[in-house]
Parts: sequence; C-alpha cells; structure tokens
Amino acid sequence: MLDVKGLHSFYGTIEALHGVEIEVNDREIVALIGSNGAGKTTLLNSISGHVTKTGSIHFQGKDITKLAPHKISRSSLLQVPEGHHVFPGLTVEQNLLVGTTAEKGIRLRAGDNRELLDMVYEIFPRLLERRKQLAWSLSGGEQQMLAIGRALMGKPKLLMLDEPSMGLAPLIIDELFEKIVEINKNGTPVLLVEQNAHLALSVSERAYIMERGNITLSGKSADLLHDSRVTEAYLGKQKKEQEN
Ligand SMILES: Nc1ncnc2c1ncn2[C@@H]1O[C@H](COP(=O)(O)OP(=O)(O)OP(=O)(O)O)[C@@H](O)[C@H]1O
Repeated sequence: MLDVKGLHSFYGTIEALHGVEIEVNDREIVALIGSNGAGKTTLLNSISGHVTKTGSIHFQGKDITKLAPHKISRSSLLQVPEGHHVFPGLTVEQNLLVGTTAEKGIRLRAGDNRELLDMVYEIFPRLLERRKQLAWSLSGGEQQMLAIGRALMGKPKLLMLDEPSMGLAPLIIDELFEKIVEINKNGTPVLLVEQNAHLALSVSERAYIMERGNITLSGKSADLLHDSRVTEAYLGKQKKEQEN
C-alpha cells in the first residue's frame, strides 16, 4: 500500500530525515511515535509531497516520490495536518463539502455528495447535529472530527493523521480514537502520528519509533506496549515536559 525506502528529507541544506524506511499495509493502523522534533511531521509532509527529499515512496505500487502535493492527494493519499484546521467562517457541512473538491473539482452542493455526507455523519453524529453551525463555534474535539470528516469526503485510500489528540481533553481523545478505529474497520488504512505512545500502541497493529530523524525501533504494537525501551522513552519525554 505505502512503501517508503531510504528517505532523506531536507529543510534547505539541513537534513531532517536520515534514510527512513516504513510501510503501511492494507487495512492496518500503523503508529509513528517519537518525542518533539523527532521528525514525525516531516515524514508525513515528505510523503504528501511538501518537503524536499531523496529516496523512494511508492503508493499502491506507483512511484509518487516526485509528484506534486495536489497530485498525491488526488491519488487519495490524504493527510490531516496537526492542529484542527477547518474553515472557521464556513458551516460544518460546507467544510465537509470542501473535502470533495480535491478529487473531483468544485462541487459544493450537498445533493451531489449525499452518500459521502451520510457516511461521515454516521461516523460523527455530532457533526450532523451541528451541520449548520459555523466551524469556529465548535469545540476543539469537534473541529478535529470535522478535519478528519473532511478528509473522509475525499475517499482516502490511506489516511495520514498528525497528532489528532493534540490539545484535546482525555475523554474527547478516547472518543476520537474510537472513531479512528471505526474508520479503519470500515476499510481505510491509517498512518497515525502520535506523541502519546500508550494510546497509539493500543489502537495500532504495528508501530515505528522515531528519534532524531531515524526509525530506531519497530514491531507489533502489542509487543512494543510492553517494551521497556518504549516505556522509558515515553516517560523520559513526559519528565522533560514537566521540567519545562
Ligand atoms: N520548516 C522547517 N524548517 C527547518 N527545520 C524544520 C522545519 N520543520 C521542522 N524542522 C526541523 O526538523 C526536525 C523534525 O521536526 P518535525 O516537526 O518533523 O518533528 P516532529 O517529530 O513532528 O515533532 P513535533 O511533535 O514537535 O511536531 C526538527 O529538528 C525541526 O526543528
């Protein structure tokens, strides 16, 4: 499905990723874990075509290494960036309809997209309740659901989520992650960037641990959940954050 080999990514002359290799298979949730600055966002942005790189990225057997970002998203490899990016002055439903434009040209009429809207509303009933509300008036959790819902409107063949739990209260995070599992069970593979190692490992099949631009550990999430190297790295990060 997604196969990244020997990936080196650059900001100007600075190399941020040093030969990263990951793969995501059909139907999997794969987690990418690491502390601040490890290179997780850079990896997602490299896959979606926003960062200069060398190496190779294949998606569904096609070489997408050199494709422009809009062409990559047209092949239904869709990314939900960090932070709850919504169009604040549009309603919930208008935000969702914008999600269909990447693939098919502009079509902002609900009627043309009824099935897709119904599918998103079934996963996120809260968005249905709030469909006429302006997006700025939603809570952080609802905005994150809307950002994910908008990506679902593009019928992703792979969904890349960057820190969906960022800034959300624990109960909302639990609800959001149940939805992510549901989306995956409906057939969409997910590459999930998440600093909360425990949460990420609990919902994923496999995981990669990133440190300073390298993958340092990978394996089945169930095994990594009990691996002292993971626990220690995660607790180390928490400790550092508490000190700051
Ligand atoms: N636009 C940029 N220009 C220059 N350097 C950057 C840029 N974005 C990220 N970096 C650097 O690349 C490295 C990886 O950062 P990245 O944001 O990918 O890490 P991350 O694991 O996603 O961390 P976070 O959890 O903070 O988002 C860091 O050293 C960071 O300072």
